[in-house]
Amino acid sequence: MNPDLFASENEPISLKMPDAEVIYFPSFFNKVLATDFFERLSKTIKWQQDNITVYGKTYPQPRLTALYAINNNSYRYSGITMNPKPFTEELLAIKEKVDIACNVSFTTCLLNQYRDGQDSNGWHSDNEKELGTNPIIASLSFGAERWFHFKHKTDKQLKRKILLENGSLLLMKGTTQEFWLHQIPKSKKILHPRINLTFRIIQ
Ligand SMILES: O=C(O)CCC(=O)C(=O)O
Ligand SMILES: [Fe+2]
Repeated sequence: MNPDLFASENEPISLKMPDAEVIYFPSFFNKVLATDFFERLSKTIKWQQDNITVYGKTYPQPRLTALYAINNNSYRYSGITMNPKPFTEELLAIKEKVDIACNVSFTTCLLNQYRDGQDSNGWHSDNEKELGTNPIIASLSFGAERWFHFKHKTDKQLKRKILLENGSLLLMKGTTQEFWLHQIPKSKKILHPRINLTFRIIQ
């Protein structure tokens, strides 16, 4: 497949969502580059599986994670405190392009590896104190495509879903985290792994 044939697919798409600012770049990296990043990140990242505590119950997180940053600031969510490692060569290369596209300087990258469709990420918003108000979050996808669901916190009718493609960037900013939850649901059909990188600012 010639990735240049799909160059026009990189037009950003603004999702029509009240109380949110969400922009999707289908081909932020072309398929060849994205697949190469997937292979390299699988090997070079120090993946871990933590236990999380939600509503007083503790169980292994249904995915692998890792935290990397340009500073030493830790990130705390669902009862886990993660201490960052210094950025790898791949993460620095990706961050450079993401920083330019988003016009900010991200400090931190939280990574998720969904080994197959049995791995998931439950309903949440990225509203931890460390992120400040109206955080900007740049979320990159490599490997298997997965559905990403949004639901509004108060207007229960409001729902959106988007298929996150290999090499895509989903940008969430403004009041998105204040008004919406998101999740990666399980899926029996997905047999291959996906790596997700969420760049954040933690001062
Ligand atoms: O895997 C994804 O696309 C979403 C990850 C996510 O929501 C998070 O790490 O906060
Ligand atoms: Fe999230």
